[in-house]
Amino acid sequence: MKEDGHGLNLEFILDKAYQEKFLNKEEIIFLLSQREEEKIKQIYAAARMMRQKYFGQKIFMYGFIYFSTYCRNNCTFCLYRKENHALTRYRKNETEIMETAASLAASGVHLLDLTMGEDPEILKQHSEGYDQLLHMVRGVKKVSSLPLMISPGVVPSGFLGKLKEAGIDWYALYHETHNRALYAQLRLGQDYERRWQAKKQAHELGMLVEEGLLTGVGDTVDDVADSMFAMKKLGAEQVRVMSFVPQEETPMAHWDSPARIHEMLIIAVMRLLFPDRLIPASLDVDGIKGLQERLAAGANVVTSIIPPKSGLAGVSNNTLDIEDGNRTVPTINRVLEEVDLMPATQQEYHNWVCLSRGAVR
Ligand SMILES: C[S@@+](CC[C@H](N)C(=O)[O-])C[C@H]1O[C@@H](n2cnc3c(N)ncnc32)[C@H](O)[C@@H]1O
Ligand SMILES: C[C@H](CCN)[C@@H](N)C(=O)O
Ligand code: SF4
Repeated sequence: MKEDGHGLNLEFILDKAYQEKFLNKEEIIFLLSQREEEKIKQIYAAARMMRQKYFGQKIFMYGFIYFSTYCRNNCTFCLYRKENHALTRYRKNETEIMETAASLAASGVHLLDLTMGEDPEILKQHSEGYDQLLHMVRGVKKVSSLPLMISPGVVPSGFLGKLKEAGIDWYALYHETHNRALYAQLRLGQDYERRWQAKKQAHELGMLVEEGLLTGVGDTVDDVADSMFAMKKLGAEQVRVMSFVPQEETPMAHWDSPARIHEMLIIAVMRLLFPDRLIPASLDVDGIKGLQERLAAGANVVTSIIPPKSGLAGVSNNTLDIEDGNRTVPTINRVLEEVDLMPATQQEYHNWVCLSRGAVR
C-alpha cells in the first residue's frame, strides 16, 4: 500500500527502489526529510543492500593530487577563489607530481585524481600550459599505470579530447546545485550551460563523468531532488555530495557547516537511485573519523587520499588528517575491516572502468 495516514510510506518507497524503479520527486523528498532514527537506519540498510548487490564488500580508493591551487574563478564557497589573498598557493612541478603519483600508486589506490584550480597559467589559450599539463598526464600514467581522473574545471572540448588521448579516463566537474539561481550565487560568473555541456562533451569523447553536489549552501530538499534528476539525465558514472565547510576570508566564511544527516541521506538516496554507480565517501569533509558513517550510508569509494609530507592540500579541509598519515590506505583498510568491507583489487576496478566505458560509447 502506498498511502498511510501521512501520505507516503517508507516500506513502499524502499521496495520500489529495490526493484530499481526510479523514484519520483515526492518520494525522493520524503526520504531526504526523514529524521526518525529507526527510519533513517532503514534507509541506510536499504542503501547498503543495493551496494552489496552490485559491489559486494568491495570498496575503491582514490589518491588525490591537488597540483595547483591557483584559480581564476571566484566561487563564494571555496578557499581557493581568486580574491582570497589570505592564502599561500602552490603549483607543483613535474618531479614533485611524479613522486607523489608513484607513492600513491605503490600504496594501493585504484585511481589518481589530478585536481587543480582553474589555474590561468595552465589554462591560458595557446599557452605552453596546455602542453605541460598533457606532458604531466602522460608522465603520471607512465609512473602509476592507474586509471586517471582530472578535475581541471571547464576546458574547451578540443582540449578534453587531448586529455583523453594522454590517458585520462574520468572527467570530474561538479555543478554543486541545479537550482540555477543558487548556482549563480555559488559559481560567480560561470555559465551553467557551458559547465553542463563540458560534461556532455566528455561523455561524447568516451570519458567517464563525475557529477557532484554541495549541501548546506542554501539548497533545499526540493533542489536536491532536482539534482538527482539532472544526474540521471547526464548518466554520470560517479555521483557525489559534500557538506559545505566554511573557509576563512571568503564570502561564506560565517556560514555554518550543515548537520551531517543531510549529506548522509543524500548519499543513501543516491545509492538507491543509482545502485550500480560509484559514490564517494570523501575524507575531505570530516577526515578519517567521518568514513564509517559515509560507508554505512552506501558510499563505495574513498576519495581524497593524500600522502603526508607531500606538501599537498585538500579542498574543503585543506590540512585535516594529512600530516598525521590518516588519509592513507593502511588507515582506511583498518576502518574497512571494522565494518566488514574490503578494498577491491586493481583488476576489479579496472574491469568496472572498462565495462562502464563500453556503455558510454
Ligand atoms: C576545488 S574544486 C577543484 C576542481 C575545479 N577547480 C572545479 O571547481 O571544478 C572541487 C570541488 O570541491 C568542492 N569544494 C570546494 N570548496 C568547498 C567547501 N568549502 N566545502 C565543501 N566542498 C568544497 C566543490 O564541490 C568543488 O566542485
Ligand atoms: C573534492 C575533491 C575531488 C575533486 N575531484 C577531493 N577533495 C575529494 O574529496 O575527493
Ligand atoms: S571551486 Fe574550483 S573553480 Fe571554484 S574557486 Fe575553487 S578551485 Fe576555483
